[in-house]
Amino acid sequence: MIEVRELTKRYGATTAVDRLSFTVRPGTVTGFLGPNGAGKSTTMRILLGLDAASSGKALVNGAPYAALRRPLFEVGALLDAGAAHGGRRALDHLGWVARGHGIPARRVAEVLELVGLAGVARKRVAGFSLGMRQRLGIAAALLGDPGVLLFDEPVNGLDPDGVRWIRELLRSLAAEGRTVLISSHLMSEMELTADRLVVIGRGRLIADTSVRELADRFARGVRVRSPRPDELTAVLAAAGGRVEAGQGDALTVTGLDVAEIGDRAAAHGIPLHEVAAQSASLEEAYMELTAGSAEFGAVTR
Ligand SMILES: Nc1ncnc2c1ncn2[C@@H]1O[C@H](COP(=O)(O)OP(=O)(O)OP(=O)(O)O)[C@@H](O)[C@H]1O
Repeated sequence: MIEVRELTKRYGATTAVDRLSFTVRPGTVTGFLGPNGAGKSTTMRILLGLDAASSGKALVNGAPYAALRRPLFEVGALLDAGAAHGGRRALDHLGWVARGHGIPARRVAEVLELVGLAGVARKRVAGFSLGMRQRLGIAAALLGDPGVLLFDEPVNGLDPDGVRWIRELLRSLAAEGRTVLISSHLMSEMELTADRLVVIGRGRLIADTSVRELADRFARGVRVRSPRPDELTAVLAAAGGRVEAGQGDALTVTGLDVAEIGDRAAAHGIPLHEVAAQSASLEEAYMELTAGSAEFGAVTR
């Protein structure tokens, strides 16, 4: 479990994180979203004890990072895929981290297998692609088999296969009951991976929601086409729906869902040629939510 409470971080005149509160629960993949400069990395660094809060709390399993007795076994992190020394072999890099924490060599082999790097375990990291470095960073995060995982932009630089792989890995880690927080500035990456979303802008909380709730919140009614639009309008209005002219010969209905519309039309023998729920894409929803909070957004007059 991750708990952020009234967290504030100032760098001189810049408030990077501003009284931010949210909770990330076990068993879910939570996307941590916000435009560039929103404060995602700062929040993650504070959670990992790499930076100090100006005020407020950032807790992993109920304690600040510094108070965790065996941090590597409680929280695993991927912050910077470039962190491994290029001259080292993958196996040696992980072996070095493992030995420092009393983790057996067997576990090193296990995590290399898990991230698909077993075949290049003896190759030097300098020759690794960005995707391979991401995998190595994830292997290091998993060494202590921690219940909490924090990945900063894990999809960065991955090819489509790598993106699919990481999605499945994150989902399976959450399905095992772990708490998984992944940051991104792209909704498109999150909507297929995350169950929940914590959206921030300029250091402040904008939304803390499930992906489903966000989609529902930005629902745009149901598009309906029928050769008998006037009768249909009367029937749907009588059932509590609001019917407006849509594009072309379509109607846009709000207040009734697809099933209710279909049932009412059937009950009156009115043929339907189309019934489709319309919603803004999550990308549009995200743009709307974060409009005005991008650090380097276009200036409009
Ligand atoms: N060490 C630092 N010193 C001064 N300002 C900083 C420092 N670290 C971050 N900031 C500022 O704090 C704000 C939040 O930055 P942060 O890196 O946390 O955002 P982010 O959401 O991770 O963005 P990105 O998606 O670009 O990585 C930015 O305005 C940034 O310039």
